[in-house]
Amino acid sequence: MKIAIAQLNPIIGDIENNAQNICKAAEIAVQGEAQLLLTPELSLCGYPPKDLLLNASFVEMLWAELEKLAKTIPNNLTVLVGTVIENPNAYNEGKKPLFNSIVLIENQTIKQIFHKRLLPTYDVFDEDRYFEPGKESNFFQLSSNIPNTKPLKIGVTICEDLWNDEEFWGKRNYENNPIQDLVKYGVDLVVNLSASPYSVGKQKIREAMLKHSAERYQVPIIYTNQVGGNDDLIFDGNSFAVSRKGEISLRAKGYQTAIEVIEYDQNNEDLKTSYIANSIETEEEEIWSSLVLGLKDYATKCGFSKAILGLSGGIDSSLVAAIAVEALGKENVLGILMPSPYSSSHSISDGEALVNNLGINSHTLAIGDVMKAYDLLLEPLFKNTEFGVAEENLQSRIRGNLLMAIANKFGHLLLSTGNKSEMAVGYCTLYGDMNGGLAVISDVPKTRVFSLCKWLNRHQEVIPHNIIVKPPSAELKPDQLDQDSLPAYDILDAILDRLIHRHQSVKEITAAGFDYDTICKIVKLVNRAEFKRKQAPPGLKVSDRAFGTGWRMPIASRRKLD
Ligand SMILES: Nc1ncnc2c1ncn2[C@@H]1O[C@H](COP(=O)(O)OP(=O)(O)OC[C@H]2O[C@@H]([n+]3cccc(C(=O)O)c3)[C@H](O)[C@@H]2O)[C@@H](O)[C@H]1O
Ligand SMILES: Nc1ncnc2c1ncn2[C@@H]1O[C@H](COP(=O)(O)OP(=O)(O)OP(=O)(O)O)[C@@H](O)[C@H]1O
Ligand SMILES: NC(=O)CC[C@H](N)C(=O)O
Repeated sequence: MKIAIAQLNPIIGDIENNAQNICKAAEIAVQGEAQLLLTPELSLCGYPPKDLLLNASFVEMLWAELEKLAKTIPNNLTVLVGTVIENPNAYNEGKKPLFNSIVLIENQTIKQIFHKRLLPTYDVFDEDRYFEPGKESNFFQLSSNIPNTKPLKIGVTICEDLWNDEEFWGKRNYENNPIQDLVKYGVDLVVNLSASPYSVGKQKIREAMLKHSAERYQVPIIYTNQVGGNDDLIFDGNSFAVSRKGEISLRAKGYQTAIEVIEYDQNNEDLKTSYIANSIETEEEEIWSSLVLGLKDYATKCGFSKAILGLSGGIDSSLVAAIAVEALGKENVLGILMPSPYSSSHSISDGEALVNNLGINSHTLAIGDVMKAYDLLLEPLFKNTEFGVAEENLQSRIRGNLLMAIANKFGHLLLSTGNKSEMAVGYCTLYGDMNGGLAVISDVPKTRVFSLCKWLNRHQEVIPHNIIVKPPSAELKPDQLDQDSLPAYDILDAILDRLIHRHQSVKEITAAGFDYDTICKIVKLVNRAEFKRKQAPPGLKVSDRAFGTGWRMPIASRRKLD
């Protein structure tokens, strides 16, 4: 029996468009002789729909579209569609109003509904806010069109439902374990319909986890993931299937829509090996592919075809420009060079070399005269004060203003270029270089910015060599270097990693051998910079803990060092 996997890229809320894409996938599935088509979690509305779900009319529209969609599915195909279902007992029993569900369409009718049981409510996930957990696991039977074969019993799970293999994790994440229940019913196959966002190394975890579960429960698993960028989240696709023996029997290409077909062999009671895309070898390639997809989808889903950014000749803006070229095409990226009297000569020549390498359009706007006009206007207020950070930051604010003016004039998307290390310690200017619609590398630490640029240059020079080897500088005053204000980036990033990703205390980081005073300085900077991060543009998430929807910190707080 052949089963098709549709790795779809829905637009959140664009129910009709998403339904059409499911319809197209159904046609392809039938051409591939599949009897069953799997689509991702919430494939009809896109994941995560967030507070759109609080509108009763949105939920009604979803149901109406689902009924319409059912009528268009060929009779010889069964389809699993992800959507939300109203909870009839919500009002009387004080329960959540909706279920996160999978609907089974067969013979053009809605035959069966499965509810998600394990609702992730951590990091970027907020499913408890909307959904009631399903009480039980369930399966459906699918008759094969091959004569003399018994129908297949297929267990249905939704994303997080399979993230509770306590043997794999070394602990129980939830009380229930849906796959265990399904195996008790004697299912032949488990399908998992997911919307699992990317973070570095996550595909390795998904594959290891499901290989473990398949072997442990002696049941093959087909995992179908959403693909595409939705605001800060990037869904990498990478759908795959694991045989009963715990071997990969299919892997779709990541970072693009795909429809793949896999066969369940009823004699062997296992999946046959099908197309297996190579898994990406380096973390740099993974992160690069994710950022390109994230930027491309953010721009196109928000209606932008062109992007603009300030080019300083530094490594951050250079990397963002290269990502933008890959995502939108070189003709759609505009770089603005804005030298000030403090800019070094190499910042201009390096910026120009980058423009040449990338083949993008650029303009130079020298900001010296504007700086003088600001100084003159502020003179009555600033007289008898020392020249300081406020004056330095004016350059950044002038640049931010000019960039936003051009973006506004021509309908471009302004890309901000701050990296995660800067965002962590507040080494960036509000309403200055933080201006922008999308923060492309705000979840990429500075040390990773360097390794990404080196990786990008592996075949030919994309980022001019000098940009990679020169010491980073904000160039807001003469001879300024980042390292005058911050610890060396390898130390800063190592401490930030422990603090942010591993939730370590000052004591623990000190015990790991880092300098106590440096750690305390960094912790204080991170805490103080919360007000900046709250006002930063949405940033593409590539780590397991980004300064985005999953980062919820108080601003006006007074936390003691631990
Ligand atoms: N809790 C809070 N809630 C709301 N607002 C708060 C606040 N605390 C301070 N503020 C406000 O924010 C101001 C401080 O923030 P802000 O004005 O951004 O500026 P600030 O953090 O003082 O300075 C920016 C720093 O970033 C560095 N830097 C590095 C790399 C590039 C760039 C660049 O611009 O290209 C800059 C620059 O050298 C300087 O050290 C305060 O003066 C106050 O007005
Ligand atoms: N001279 C400039 N011309 C155009 N844009 C600039 C200029 N200086 C700064 N910017 C903008 O402000 C951002 C922040 O500047 P900053 O110097 O921190 O970063 P960078 O130059 O990209 O990288 P690095 O931190 O390695 O210097 C830049 O990425 C760029 O978008
Ligand atoms: N949509 C979900 O249930 C996602 C949760 C899951 N653990 C993941 O990130 O893959």
